Amino acid sequence: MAMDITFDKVGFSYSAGTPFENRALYDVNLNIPDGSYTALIGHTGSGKSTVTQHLNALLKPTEGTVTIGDRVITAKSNNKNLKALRKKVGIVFQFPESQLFEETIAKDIAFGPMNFGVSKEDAMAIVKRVLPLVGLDESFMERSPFDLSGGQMRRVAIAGVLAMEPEVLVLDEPTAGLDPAGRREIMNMFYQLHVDKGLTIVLVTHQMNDVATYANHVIIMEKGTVVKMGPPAEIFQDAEWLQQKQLGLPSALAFLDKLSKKTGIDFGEERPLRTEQLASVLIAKVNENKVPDQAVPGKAGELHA
Ligand SMILES: Nc1ncnc2c1ncn2[C@@H]1O[C@H](COP(=O)(O)OP(=O)(O)OP(=O)(O)O)[C@@H](O)[C@H]1O
Repeated sequence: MAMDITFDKVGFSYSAGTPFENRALYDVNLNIPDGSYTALIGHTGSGKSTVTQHLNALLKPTEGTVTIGDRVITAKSNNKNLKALRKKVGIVFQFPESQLFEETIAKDIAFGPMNFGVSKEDAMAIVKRVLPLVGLDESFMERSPFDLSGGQMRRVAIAGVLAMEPEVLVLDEPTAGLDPAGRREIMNMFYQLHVDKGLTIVLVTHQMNDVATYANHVIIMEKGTVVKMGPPAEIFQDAEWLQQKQLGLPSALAFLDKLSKKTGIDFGEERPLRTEQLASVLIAKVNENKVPDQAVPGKAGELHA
C-alpha cells in the first residue's frame, strides 16, 4: 500500500472549545508523495510541529481530512486501531534522546517492537538489524544508553524508531544541538535510508542547505497555512521571495545571488542548489567569458572543474 499523505482543508485548534483555544492550522492543503524526501520549512510557530503530529494521528484535525495511505482521519475518527498507523509512520521528535529510559541500549531499542507483541528473541534480532543502520554495532547492546555521547544517544533513540520498521520517517529538526560533523553523519544516514530502503522522509528544518541537498519536495508554512509547495528547483526559483520572507537561501544560491547583483551576470536556470555544484557552474561561466577577466585572477585558456 502506497503511503501517500494528503491534507485537505485541514484546520486545527489546540484546546478547542475551551477558553484556552489556540488556532494553529488554517485551511492546510498539502501532499507528501510516497517515497519522497519532503522538507517542511517555515518560521517558528508557523505550524510545522502541529502538522507532523497529524502524520500519525497523534493529533486529529479540527476541520478537514488527513489521509495517510488508506487511513482517513477527521475530527470524528475514533481512536481505535491507530496502532498500525503509528507503526507505519515513525516520528523522531526534537532531542529524542531525552526519551531513553531502559538500562541497556538493546532493551531501549526493543521496547517498541515488544510493545507491539514481538517476542523477545525477534526483538533482539531487530535490534541487531537496526544498530548498523545508525552506525553502531552489537557491542553497544548491553551498554547503558546514559554512558554514551550526545550524538550516540541520539542514534540509539533513532534506532528505537527504526525498530518499528516504519514506511514514513518524520524528523523534527533531527540534528539540533549536534556539532557539524555529527550533523553531517546523521543527515547522510537518513539519506542513505531513503535511498536504500525507499523510506519516505519528512524533514522539519530551518537549514536551507539540507533542503537543497536532500529534499525532492518542499512545503513552506507561514502562520498556520501552506504558502508554497513543489520541487526544490521551483521553490528556490524565487530567491527574492524567500529573502523577503527571511527564510534564507541555500549557500550556493545566496552566493550566486550576490554575484549576480554585483556583476550583472544572470545565472538563470543554471543556478545550482548544492554547494558542490557551484564550482562547475562558475567555471562554465568563466569559459563562456561571461565573468569579467579581473574577477578571475590568473585566467588563462580553458578552466576545468
Ligand atoms: N500544546 C500546545 N498548546 C497550545 N498551543 C500550541 C501548542 N503547541 C503549539 N501551539 C501553538 O501552535 C502554533 C504552531 O506551533 P508549532 O509548534 O506547530 O509551530 P512550529 O512551526 O513547529 O514552530 P517551531 O519551529 O518553533 O517548532 C503556535 O502558535 C504555538 O504557540
